[in-house]
Amino acid sequence: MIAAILAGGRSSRFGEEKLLYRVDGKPLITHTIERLVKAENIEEVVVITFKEKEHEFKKLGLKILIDKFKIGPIGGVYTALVELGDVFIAAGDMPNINPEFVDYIIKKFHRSRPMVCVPLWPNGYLEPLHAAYSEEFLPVLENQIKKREYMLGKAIKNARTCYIQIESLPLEWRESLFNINTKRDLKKFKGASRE
Ligand SMILES: Nc1nc2c(ncn2[C@@H]2O[C@H](COP(=O)(O)OP(=O)(O)OP(=O)(O)O)[C@@H](O)[C@H]2O)c(=O)[nH]1
Repeated sequence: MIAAILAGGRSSRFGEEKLLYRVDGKPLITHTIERLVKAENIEEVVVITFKEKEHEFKKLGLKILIDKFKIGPIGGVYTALVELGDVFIAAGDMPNINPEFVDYIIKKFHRSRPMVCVPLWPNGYLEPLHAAYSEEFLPVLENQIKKREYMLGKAIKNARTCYIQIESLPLEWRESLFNINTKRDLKKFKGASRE
């Protein structure tokens, strides 16, 4: 399966493009990519961003796809499904992404053939930027985008979805879902990477 990394955000909480911010000598997104490519079920990683950011992300040496909308992650997922078919979606700001957990999600996706296979927290919160998607999900997305409803979670809840209960997974896999929003979050990442 191809993995598509979403890289079209505004990084407003971070204050500058967080995915290109250098941590331990390399851009944050490179940490995510290096871990993602270790997943056995990932054959290629592509980056989905906006035209104006294409130049910067091209330096990573990966295929770049231009987001068809500017409406948030739902537009990035739509673009990935149209261009790539079935896909694993990851946020670029998840530097602890765990290749074993990614493989687990993809295997579950292939076994049960849902539209989406997504981690779910006990409080109902989803992790849609760490999930496997089928192109069969496209009509659901189109329908919602047409109505200008841009909540990805809402589309997932209207789909044939396989939920992965996070509380029943190995504790160390939860780190995979950690993401960087602010500069303070960087301290947590650096702390983890020194262990
Ligand atoms: N392709 C694409 N990626 C997006 C879009 N919006 C967010 N992302 C990416 O999705 C991931 C999670 O984004 P967030 O941290 O929730 O949002 P953000 O806009 O980057 O940051 P804030 O402005 O602080 O909310 C990041 O890797 C973003 O680059 C979008 O419209 N298109």
